[in-house]
Amino acid sequence: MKIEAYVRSAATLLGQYDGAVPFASWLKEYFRKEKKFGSRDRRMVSTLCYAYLRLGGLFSERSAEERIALGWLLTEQDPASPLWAWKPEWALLPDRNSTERLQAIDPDADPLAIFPLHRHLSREIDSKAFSAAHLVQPSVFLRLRPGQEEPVKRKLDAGGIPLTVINDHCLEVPQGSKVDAVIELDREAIVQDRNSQRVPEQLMEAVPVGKKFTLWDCCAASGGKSILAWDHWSDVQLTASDIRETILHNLRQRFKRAGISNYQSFVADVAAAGFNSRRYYDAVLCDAPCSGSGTWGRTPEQLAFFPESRIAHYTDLQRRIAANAARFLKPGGYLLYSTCSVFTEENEAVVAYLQQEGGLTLRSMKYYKGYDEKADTLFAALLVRQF
Ligand SMILES: C[S@@+](CC[C@H](N)C(=O)[O-])C[C@H]1O[C@@H](n2cnc3c(N)ncnc32)[C@H](O)[C@@H]1O
Repeated sequence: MKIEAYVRSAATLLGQYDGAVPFASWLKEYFRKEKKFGSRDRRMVSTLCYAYLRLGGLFSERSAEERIALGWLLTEQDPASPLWAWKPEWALLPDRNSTERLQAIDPDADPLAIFPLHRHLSREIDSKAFSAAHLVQPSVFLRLRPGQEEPVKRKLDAGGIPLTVINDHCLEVPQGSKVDAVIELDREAIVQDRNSQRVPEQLMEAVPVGKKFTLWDCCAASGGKSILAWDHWSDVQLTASDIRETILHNLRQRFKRAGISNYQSFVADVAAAGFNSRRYYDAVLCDAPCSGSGTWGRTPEQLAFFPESRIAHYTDLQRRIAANAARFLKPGGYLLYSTCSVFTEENEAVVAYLQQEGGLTLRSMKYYKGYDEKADTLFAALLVRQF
């Protein structure tokens, strides 16, 4: 197919997408049904669709085909891409970064347009840099489990997977790397964003390694943060819960692969009015359901499709879950409240609520900023129950 035909196919396909399901699964299903696309066609059309989606609200007055071409220009990292031959007028641009390219093609364009909900951003976030970062695909990060640091690096090297060492426990590998072909995921390393690996830091500073303590991960999902806690505090007595049985099933399988057997787990709606955990804990990790707005670089369709009205839904849910969970802290116990959101309403405002209504005192709070690091931007706050 010619480039023009790829652009037309991408425009047709994007015109049918309504944001109801994640774009990645929608696209997979589309290609499954539309047999005419070979593997090279699928790759090209997918690249063009993502280039378009990364624009968010930028150039919204232009046609879909123009936006696809502009999106491709702003996101293309490969100097050998067919883009440069297709659009010779852009031939001077491959050496420049996305923001410089935007400036070169349209000096009046405002990168804030990429992130239409920027009015909700916390004041801690550099809104222009954060918005512009959506033009760059985030990386994949691995957390190396204790004792596996050197073996994993050796295996990745032997498997020809290029890696960047971020720190003793964290590696960056290119998107699409087949790491599971050379290492045992969950046993040797966990796929986990580099900032996600940092979210428990404030609790790690408060609770020394070697201290026996009880920790309840009340929104555990498949247990990414629980495994991290287990690796850091060898004496932790871990309890994990989630509202979804299916995801707890994944957690149990993952814990098995990770070699974790001594823990408790249960299904619970922690937001429910009559919720009772029947136990009190030294620490609670509340990694609450949220808009995910700090991770939309990985799901850029959300830039255009996430409904603004949904922020209030999450704020309400977060308040109820965190306040309910905090009721089961022992006096002096810690609540680590975290989200993958960059919105004030889901972060600072929930923390203020927990201080006013939840009998908690704020010890520290922080954004873990990923927009200059091809990583997610996340939030965590450490609160203490006084009595
Ligand atoms: C952000 S995810 C947690 C991610 C996990 N901590 C990790 O590191 O992989 C939030 C989880 O909260 C769960 N959840 C949503 N509403 C809940 C509720 N009312 N009670 C308990 N869990 C809930 C969701 O099912 C989801 O798995």
